[in-house]
Amino acid sequence: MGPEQLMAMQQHRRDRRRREAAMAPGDRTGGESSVSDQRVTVQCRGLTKKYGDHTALDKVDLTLRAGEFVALLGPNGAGKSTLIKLLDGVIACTAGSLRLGSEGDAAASAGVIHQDLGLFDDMSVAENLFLGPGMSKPFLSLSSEYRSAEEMLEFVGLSAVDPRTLLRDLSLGQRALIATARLWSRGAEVIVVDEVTASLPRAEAFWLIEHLKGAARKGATVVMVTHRLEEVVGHVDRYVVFVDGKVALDEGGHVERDALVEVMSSGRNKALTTHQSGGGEPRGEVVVELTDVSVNRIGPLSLTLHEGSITGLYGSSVSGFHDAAYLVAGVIRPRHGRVKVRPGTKVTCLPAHRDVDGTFPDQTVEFNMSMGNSNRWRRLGLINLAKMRDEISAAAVELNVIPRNTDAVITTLSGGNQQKALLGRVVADQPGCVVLCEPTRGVDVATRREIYSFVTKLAQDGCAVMVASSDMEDLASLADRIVVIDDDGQVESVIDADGIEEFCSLRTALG
Ligand SMILES: Nc1ncnc2c1ncn2[C@@H]1O[C@H](COP(=O)(O)OP(=O)(O)OP(=O)(O)O)[C@@H](O)[C@H]1O
Repeated sequence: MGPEQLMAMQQHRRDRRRREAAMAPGDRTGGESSVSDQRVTVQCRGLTKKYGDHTALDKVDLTLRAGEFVALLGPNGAGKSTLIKLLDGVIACTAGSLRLGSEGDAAASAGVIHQDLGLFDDMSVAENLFLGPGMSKPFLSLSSEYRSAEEMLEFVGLSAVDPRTLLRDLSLGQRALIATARLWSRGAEVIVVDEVTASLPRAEAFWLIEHLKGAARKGATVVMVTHRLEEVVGHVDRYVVFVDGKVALDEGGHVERDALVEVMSSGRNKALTTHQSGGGEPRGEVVVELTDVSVNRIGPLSLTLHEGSITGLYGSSVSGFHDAAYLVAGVIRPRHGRVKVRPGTKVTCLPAHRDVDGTFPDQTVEFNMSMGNSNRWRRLGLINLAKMRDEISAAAVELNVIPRNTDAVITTLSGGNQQKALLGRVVADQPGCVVLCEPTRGVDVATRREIYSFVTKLAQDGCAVMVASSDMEDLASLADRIVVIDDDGQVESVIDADGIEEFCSLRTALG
């Protein structure tokens, strides 16, 4: 770390101590005292953001304070990411104001942790904490920097971690805390954790949430964005729900999950369509057959997928179970064994990580939905563009992709709507087998229901479906049977229809 950076950090710490000294002791610990007299860190007044004609944030008034642990919730497209980008300074507002810090006091700053965390796996914890502009020499020998690292680790409850540990040796939850500590060390008093728990196993997500709460108790404003309501209900101090760019609910204390769902689903269809499992062995014709296949950690694995049935695939984060799904889809080839697909059958796949593997980010919704399906509209070597556009638009309507304009660049859609558009691509050419990895990752409760209805209908129409998911609600709502992959990549068990409910409740309870 360079001297300038070190001095800036020391100044920042002095400022923070001065502010902390001005707080009542109970405020700092977040104990019994109210947060209402704590320092204001975010103040939005009539905050409005328009994209062209579309109003993403509409006259939002919101005040956040030091020490608060806030859940920022809302359906896909509600405006959460827009608020985060404004906090982060990535975009400017169209009207109103956003102030970080209170009037008459030093400005606060905000930082955002996204799913990719923005850290370096091959560097040590200390390097990750202090890496940045101004770092001019190796600092591992400098005791002051080690002390700083230890202080930062303590802030996020990781005092037991040695600053020299390589980042890759930490769990995902621990890494997220390093990202939190890194922001705090740079002076960010408002720390936004944006859907970071989406890729964590349940138990680790809860562990992380408790540690983030601890960081809030030490003075940070921690804002957590998630679509998994069970993660935040009963764990945060305050619930702020956005719907259509407005604050639809802002409440401290305890709020029931159903009440949150009610607010978030306002005006949307709440009927839950769940798949009726047939029971027993799947009866439809075999569409894909895996015989003793193995790749990476997976195998040997033998499995058949049948017309009209939904096979669930589950495993822990270390099992590599998505690879089994990618084998079925033909996305990866087996090292050993054989994958046999019924002649003439098209197999398509929705990858687990939409951002990295799924979308063509600079392209339109239409491009993203049609990609890989052009044969469907090709006659005598020419693509019938008019037909393609009509069918893509119709599919977008069926999947309720918002906005309806398929000429929009896909990354301007909210996460859930991007997911639905990709689902549209996967089914555009009427495949005989569809492999869906984490189909509801990052989608809101109402969109989740829409996706369940859509997948159920797909199977009812005869498609062989595989749902590879770490989300128990996906498996409980959709699967006819669940193939469970153990941590060594082997089939641990096959849960039939009668055992699914018990299996999913048990796994949910175990975390
Ligand atoms: N760059 C952009 N251009 C046009 N419209 C945009 C742009 N970015 C976002 N929008 C629109 O603004 C609205 C709010 O989007 P935003 O991404 O803030 O929602 P969100 O609540 O974060 O959703 P999700 O939970 O799905 O991530 C959506 O209708 C979205 O389509």
